[in-house]
Amino acid sequence: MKFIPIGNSGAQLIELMPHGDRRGTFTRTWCASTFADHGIEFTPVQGNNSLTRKRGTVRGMHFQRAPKADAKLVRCTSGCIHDVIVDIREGSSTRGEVYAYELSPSSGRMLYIPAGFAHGFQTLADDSVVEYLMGIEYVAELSDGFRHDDPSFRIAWPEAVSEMSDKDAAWPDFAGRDT
Ligand SMILES: Cc1cn([C@H]2C[C@H](O)[C@@H](COP(=O)(O)OP(=O)(O)O[C@H]3O[C@H](C)C(=O)[C@H](O)[C@H]3O)O2)c(=O)[nH]c1=O
Repeated sequence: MKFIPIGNSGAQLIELMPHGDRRGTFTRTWCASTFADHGIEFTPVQGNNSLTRKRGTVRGMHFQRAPKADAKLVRCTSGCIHDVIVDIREGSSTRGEVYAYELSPSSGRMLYIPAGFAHGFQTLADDSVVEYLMGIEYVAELSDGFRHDDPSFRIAWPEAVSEMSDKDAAWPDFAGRDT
């Protein structure tokens, strides 16, 4: 794996390094010691898989409020997504910064998202699958979010939104909220 820090945000792009032979490939997608060697203290406690049927769907933006802010390692294993993270940590030098990357099996990369970021994505292909490892368990009561078009962040989405949950369409403006 090759680690590419994203500025001084603490987020990192991780390029996978498949070992190929005539049978196909073998790729390591997680390694505690290698991650620690690159400054990432992350202990997965939950794994998630999401299948999104329709191209153009947006899931997010989501985060868990303290004390259960969630770090996650995100990988697209089928189709393609435009993955977006926003630093919403109080006092962070990159608070309010938006970072976006295309993730897909062919891009060969995944994204490490530190606790204190909001995360969302738009699918760029039908039947896109996203696998995540979470550094903290899901706590519904602390699950929070903001709209994809929240005026505080002006996130640029590559396509018109084709689908989103009612919950994601209804988040209040982020500005002025206690998160
Ligand atoms: C996140 C989560 C959800 N759920 C249940 C709650 C709902 O009954 C159902 C769907 O949840 P939701 O609509 O929040 O799923 P997404 O919209 O894909 O949410 C995810 O999308 C963005 C992009 C993320 O980064 C988070 O991983 C996560 O918030 O799964 C669970 O049981 N465990 C979980 O960890």
